[in-house]
Amino acid sequence: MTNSSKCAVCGVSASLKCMACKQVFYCGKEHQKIHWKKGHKAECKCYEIARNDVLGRHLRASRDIKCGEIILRESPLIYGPKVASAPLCLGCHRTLSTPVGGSNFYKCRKCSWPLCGPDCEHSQHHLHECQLMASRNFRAKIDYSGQVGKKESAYCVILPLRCLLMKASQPADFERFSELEDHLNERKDTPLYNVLRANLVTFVKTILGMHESEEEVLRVAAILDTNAFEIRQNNLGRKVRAIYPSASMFSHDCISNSRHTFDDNMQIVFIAKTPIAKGDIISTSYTQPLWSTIMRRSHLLQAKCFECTCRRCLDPTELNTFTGAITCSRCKVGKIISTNPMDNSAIWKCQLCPHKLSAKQINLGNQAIQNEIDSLDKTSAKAFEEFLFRYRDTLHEKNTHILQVKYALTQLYDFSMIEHNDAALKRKLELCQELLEIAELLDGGWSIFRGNLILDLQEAMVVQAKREFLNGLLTREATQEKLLESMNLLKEALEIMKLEPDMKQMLNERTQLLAKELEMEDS
Ligand SMILES: C[S@@+](CC[C@H](N)C(=O)[O-])C[C@H]1O[C@@H](n2cnc3c(N)ncnc32)[C@H](O)[C@@H]1O
Repeated sequence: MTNSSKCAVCGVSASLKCMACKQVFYCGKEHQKIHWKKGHKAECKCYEIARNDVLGRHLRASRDIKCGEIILRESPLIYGPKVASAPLCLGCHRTLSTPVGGSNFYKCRKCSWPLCGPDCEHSQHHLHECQLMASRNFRAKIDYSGQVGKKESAYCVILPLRCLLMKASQPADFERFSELEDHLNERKDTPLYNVLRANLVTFVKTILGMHESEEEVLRVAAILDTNAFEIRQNNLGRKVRAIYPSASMFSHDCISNSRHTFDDNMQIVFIAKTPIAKGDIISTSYTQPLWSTIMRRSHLLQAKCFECTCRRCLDPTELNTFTGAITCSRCKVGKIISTNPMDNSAIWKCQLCPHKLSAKQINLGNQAIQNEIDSLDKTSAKAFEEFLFRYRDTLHEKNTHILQVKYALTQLYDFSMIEHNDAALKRKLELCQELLEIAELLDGGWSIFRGNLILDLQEAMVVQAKREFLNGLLTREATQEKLLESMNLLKEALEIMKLEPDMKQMLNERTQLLAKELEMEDS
């Protein structure tokens, strides 16, 4: 189940480890030397594991780290379907969207779980679980419903089962897994864990006859919930969750200095989004940058069982973005902010006048607005623009709901829309520039959010330059200058996105196209 022992140069089974970072394997000294010269020297461990009372174990930079540097690369210890998953092959983990010939999925001949075909019956991932389920006469009942992507909660038992089976088949890996944080005490009495007690524990103990205690089974689920990374690789049709023990040590900060991606072999790769000084905590974000403090903190408490005390959460103005604030309905100018963001029941107060609201009123208002956003027609830019118009006086321009709707609009104004529509083009440029300013404050440096916005802005700039040239509004030289400016943006986006496997093709095509256009403008 683990592929951590493959030579980083030739891919054969390997047992020699880089002693500095213990992350990379080699078949021998020769390949270790080659790999060092080819770049491992620069990538080799730049962090150490530290511990404190607030974060528990976390990572600290053991030397200065440059923006864009790879901090860590790691293969999954174990992986499998998410708790509720669209039907996927338990052998190769590809999503099964439609049955291959016939009206149902191909089913494993022993345990009946859907697979992509007979070859996957022998996959190392599926073998052990299949043998156990078959020996207990268990047959999965997942049938093609005609609804592509329909989620099945039956998959919730698979990854915990794989973890439990590791105990006998890969004891050292199971030990590493067991050393991870679980927060089982906080989770135990939640509705989700009551459901797990009814289905997962019953499946493991009663149906499969395994000897683990209820506590042990639930602890495995709790370790997964606290540490698993979700992998979404649309280009490979893969949507699973996985455990990476070293990557699990990254602590959370709402203004993080690193981010991760996954390569085609499912290795996780963490890179520095900003320069990180020796001794600094290396953090990642477990939430979304455009969410307000209430949203981020409640997500972190529910999913990861801790109260965030980062500088954005502590600051009632959210670093002067006022993302969670609303415009005061009394004075119409001030912003209403929490009197104590660390206390969910604290009063909210206008910065300029005595107007106050209770936390309950704020929460109910937010929920109603979120429901309204959720009910918008996701294909209609008009519906999203009308939302912005409706809330122009209540929610200020950087409020979380407004920002989320504005980001959705940058996606709705896609190439086909801005290509022939001047107003859409102008609006897209305006929205991208505005959101890029926010990104600098809340998710700066080499973040995916900034990378995507830069790409959107760059595309719109090219369309605008070409249109203005055709309409006689720009000289050849001025057009050339604008295209060069957009080439610089594209180069920045290429740097930010160079490790994103599913972006490669699009980025290459776009660079080639723009280079050609620049040549044409030159001649
Ligand atoms: C993926 S684990 C990180 C490793 C963990 N600290 C450990 O010692 O195993 C996530 C857990 O780390 C802790 N944690 C991470 N970031 C934190 C933060 N900003 N504040 C408080 N606790 C944090 C929480 O207990 C959280 O559930």
